[in-house]
Amino acid sequence: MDKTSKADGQQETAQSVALLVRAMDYSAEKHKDQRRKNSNKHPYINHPVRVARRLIDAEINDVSIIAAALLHDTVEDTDATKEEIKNLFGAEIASIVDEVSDDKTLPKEVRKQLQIQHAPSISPQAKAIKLADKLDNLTELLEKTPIGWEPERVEQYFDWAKAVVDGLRGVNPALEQQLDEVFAKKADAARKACSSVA
Ligand SMILES: Nc1nc2c(ncn2[C@@H]2O[C@H](COP(=O)(O)OP(=O)(O)O)[C@@H](OP(=O)(O)OP(=O)(O)O)[C@H]2O)c(=O)[nH]1
Repeated sequence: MDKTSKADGQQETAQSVALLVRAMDYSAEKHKDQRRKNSNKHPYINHPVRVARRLIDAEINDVSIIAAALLHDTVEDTDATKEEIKNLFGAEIASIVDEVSDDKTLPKEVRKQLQIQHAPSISPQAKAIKLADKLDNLTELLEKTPIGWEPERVEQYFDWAKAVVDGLRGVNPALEQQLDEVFAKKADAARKACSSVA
């Protein structure tokens, strides 16, 4: 590698690191007063960071995807706006974040139905983030039930998430395999619960 291309590579790496740290900082600030819903009440920021880590583990290293994963709940769940994300992080990242954001002004049933409907037609980048997001929520749900959720709500969430995931398939076999393992564990737990009642 000649000196110029080495220097270009180092500059590109520095820019990528800076972008990711800025995205992490922005997301942490926006989510700073939020907690996860289960009894651990872990800081909400743990979730977007884990979603980003799940993508990395699945060998998805694209900087825009990882930055959008860190930001994926800011527009949906905080006062962040699509315009602010665009100004701070650029049009590509803003567009991915927009694709993975529910419109919270819509009734919940409509939002849930739209996720199933839109899943097959969103971009591959957005599909990867949604797969990692669902993997993280379902893994957490297998381990701990959010406060106030009856078993029926957990079942409904799994059924709905499976329908969304089925529409997202085809972008990353590793994430899909992990999701299939989670669905299999859930089915196994349901079978065991049935047989202990019978
Ligand atoms: N499993 C789990 N989920 C938790 C926890 N704390 C917060 N959540 C969030 O709860 C949402 C799912 O709850 P719902 O009642 O179905 O949805 P809602 O918040 O959008 O109304 C997910 O949001 P989301 O990111 O919008 O995901 P999704 O609804 O698009 O899947 C998930 O991230 C927790 O402790 N465990």
